[in-house]
Amino acid sequence: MAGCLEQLQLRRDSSLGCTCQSSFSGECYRSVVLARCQSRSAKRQKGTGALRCSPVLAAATSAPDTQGSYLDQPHFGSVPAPSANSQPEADILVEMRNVHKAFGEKKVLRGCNITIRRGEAVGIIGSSGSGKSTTLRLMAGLVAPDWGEVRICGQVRKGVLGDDPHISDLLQVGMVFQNGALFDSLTVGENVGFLLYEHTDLAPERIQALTAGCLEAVGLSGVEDLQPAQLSGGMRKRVALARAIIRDDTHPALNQMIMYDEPTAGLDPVASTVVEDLIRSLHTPPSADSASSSSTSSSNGTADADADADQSIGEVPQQAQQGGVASYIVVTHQHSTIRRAVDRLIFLHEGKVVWEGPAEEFNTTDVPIVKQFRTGSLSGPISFD
Ligand SMILES: Nc1ncnc2c1ncn2[C@@H]1O[C@H](COP(=O)(O)OP(=O)(O)OP(=O)(O)O)[C@@H](O)[C@H]1O
Repeated sequence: MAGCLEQLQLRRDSSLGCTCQSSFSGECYRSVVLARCQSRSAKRQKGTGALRCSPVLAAATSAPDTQGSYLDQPHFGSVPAPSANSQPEADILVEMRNVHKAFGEKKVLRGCNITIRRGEAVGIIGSSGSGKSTTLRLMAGLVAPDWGEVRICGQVRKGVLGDDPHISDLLQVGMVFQNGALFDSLTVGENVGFLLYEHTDLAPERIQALTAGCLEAVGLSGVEDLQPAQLSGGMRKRVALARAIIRDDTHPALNQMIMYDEPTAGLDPVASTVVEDLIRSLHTPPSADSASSSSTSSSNGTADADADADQSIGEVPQQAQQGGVASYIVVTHQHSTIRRAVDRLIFLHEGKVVWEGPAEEFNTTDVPIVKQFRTGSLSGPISFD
């Protein structure tokens, strides 16, 4: 049973344009192939890559325990929270309403409310184990809440990704995991094109062209035939970004959202800058002057800064811009990522949002928990066991 669930998870993850394994042994890769064969009877949603699967996770029926939260109400920064009622509902891409999630006895989320709107660049911060990655996985549909709702473009998602194909048609989610999660047994090109090879009928030549465009966008032209093991850590991150933005240009999704889990973890400061600026540039709206995008990169020093790359960062390929990366979410501990890559911050603590506000207020706010996190002080609301 566990094996089946793992295979199901892998299938789901591959439909997101990502995988949950950093590398695959031959046996593990065979299990993916086996899962693929077993799923042949499943209906495929061309263009979205979504598979119709039987629900495996049901919402708990008992009311959640709401004890033990640090703050009953979140603190907000100087501008109204984007979740304020005055803003149009139609702009909301993802919403978590009173979400609770536990793993066994471990209560990770205890009534989490988050709203992500079209066009937003949002950072999620908080101490280790506070549930940031779990929040991302809930929003992406990799796990289901025990209690509460995850809404995609106003529609309640039932179960997890693939249980509700209609939801997958509303929002295409690209996921970049902490470790890059590349298939070590595939080439870089096969990794980037994986979603399209697996879930569309596009001709290989077309997929190769789309792959080349996405690699160019992350400044890695011409590395298609390399193995992931031949890449540096920074290059692997950028290949993971390329994989997250690839899409079937014959079926552009209405909205695209990218979720990054610790995209700069383990990178040197210069490589971090490259990735942070890439995250920004991939989000550039299609209508924006492409020249300004290039000059922004240059003024940030991006083109010259990457210790890994000989090439400058390319233009965002047209296929990545169709529909556009409507919004993105970054889970991070890095101050530079907060500074460079996001506009709004959400602070998670003890399973709830305890502060949210503009990213620039991270450095100035006197809210004790944010201040402690910023300074790394041992005294404050965050305790360590
Ligand atoms: N699939 C799972 N099974 C069991 N426990 C889990 C699972 N996923 C997460 N957890 C637990 O949930 C808690 C929160 O994990 P999560 O990865 O969301 O935290 P985080 O805030 O992202 O941490 P970090 O900053 O260290 O990456 C941790 O105690 C973790 O062990």
